[in-house]
Amino acid sequence: MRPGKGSRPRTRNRPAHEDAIEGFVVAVDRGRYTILVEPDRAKGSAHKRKQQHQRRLVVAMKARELGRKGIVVGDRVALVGDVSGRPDTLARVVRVEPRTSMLRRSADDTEDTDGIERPIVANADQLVIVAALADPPPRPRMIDRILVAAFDAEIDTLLCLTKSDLAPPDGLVALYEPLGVSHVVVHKGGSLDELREHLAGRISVLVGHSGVGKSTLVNALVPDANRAVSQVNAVTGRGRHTSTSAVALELPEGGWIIDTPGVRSFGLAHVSVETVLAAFPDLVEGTVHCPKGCTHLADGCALDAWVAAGNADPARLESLRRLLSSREGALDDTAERAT
Ligand SMILES: Nc1nc2c(ncn2[C@@H]2O[C@H](COP(=O)(O)OP(=O)(O)OP(=O)(O)O)[C@@H](O)[C@H]2O)c(=O)[nH]1
Ligand SMILES: [Zn+2]
Repeated sequence: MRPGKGSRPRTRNRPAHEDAIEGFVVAVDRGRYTILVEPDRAKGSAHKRKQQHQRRLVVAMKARELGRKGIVVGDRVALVGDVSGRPDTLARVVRVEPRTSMLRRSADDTEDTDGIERPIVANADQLVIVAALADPPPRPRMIDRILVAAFDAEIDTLLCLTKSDLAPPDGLVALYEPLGVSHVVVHKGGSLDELREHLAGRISVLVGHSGVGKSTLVNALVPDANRAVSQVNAVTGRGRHTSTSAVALELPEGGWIIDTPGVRSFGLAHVSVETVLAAFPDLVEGTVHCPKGCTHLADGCALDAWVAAGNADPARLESLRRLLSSREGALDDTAERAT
C-alpha cells in the first residue's frame, strides 16, 4: 500500500523560493543558461553573502517545475541552488519574471517544420535592423519583414544603414520615411555617436543578413565583444565556436546589444492583418467600410477611396500594403536572393 496523501512532507511544493536571487539571461545554449547576477549584499546567511559579493556569470538549468516554459536571452529570472558562479557549478532557474516584450519567429524560417513559434529574445526595447547600403545591396523586403516582426513584438525599431562610404542612403531613407522608422547612417571607422545615443541604457536586438557589417559594428560598440562571447562559451563549457544562439553583450555606456547569429529573418505566419494595421493608426478608421476579412490588398478594399478622399497620405497606404504582402510568399528572402 502506498502511504496516504499528506503522510510525507510535500517537498515538491517548495514555497515561493524566498531565497531565490535575480539574474539576467545573457546566453542560452542547449538547456544551459548563462545568467548575469548582480551583487546583492542585503540578504542571506553570512556564507551566502560572501557568494553574493561580486557580479558574476552563473550557469543554470531550468527547474523541472517550470515545465515546457521557455527561457530566452533577455529574460529576468529567479535562481536557487549554487549561485556562486564557480566552475562546474549549476544553479536552477525557478521563475521567469513577466516580460515586457517578446520577439519570436515562426519555425518556418528554420530547418524545423513543426510550425511552432519560437521565442528568440525577451524584454528587448528596440530592434536594430542592420542593412548595408551596398555590398551586399539592401533588401527592402527583408527590412519590411523585420519591421512587421517588431510591430508584432511591440518593440521600437531603428534602421542602421552601414557602409555609407560605398553608397548614399537617400533611396532607402525615402522608402522608410513614411513609416516613421528612425535611422542612423554609419561606416567602418566613422563616428558611432548617434547610434550609441539610440542604444544607451536600452536592450537592443541586432538583426541583419550576412556581410552587412554587423560584427564590425558589434566590435566597435563593445570593445570586449569577442572576449565576452568566449567567456560565455567558456562558462557553459561548450567551446568557443559552438554557440549559435543569441548572446547579450553589455555596452560600456550602459544597456545591452543582443546579436542574433543565424536569425536573418522572421517567420511571420502568426502575424495577423490587424497587428500590421495597428501600426498604421491613421489608416484604421478607413477600414470600417472594408468587406469582412479584407486583406487590404485586393479590389474592394475601402482604403483606396479613403485615401483618395484625402484622409491619409497615399505613401502610408503603400507602406501598409508593402508590409502586409511582405508576410507572404518566400520566407527568408529566397525570391530576392535569386534575382
Ligand atoms: N566599405 C566598407 N566595408 C565594410 C564596412 N563595414 C564592414 N565592412 C566590411 O564588410 C565585410 C563584412 O563585415 P562583417 O562585419 O563581417 O559583416 P557581418 O554582418 O558580421 O557578416 P557575417 O559575419 O557574415 O554575419 C567585411 O569585409 C568588413 O570589413 C563599411 O562601413 N564600409
Ligand atoms: Zn481593406
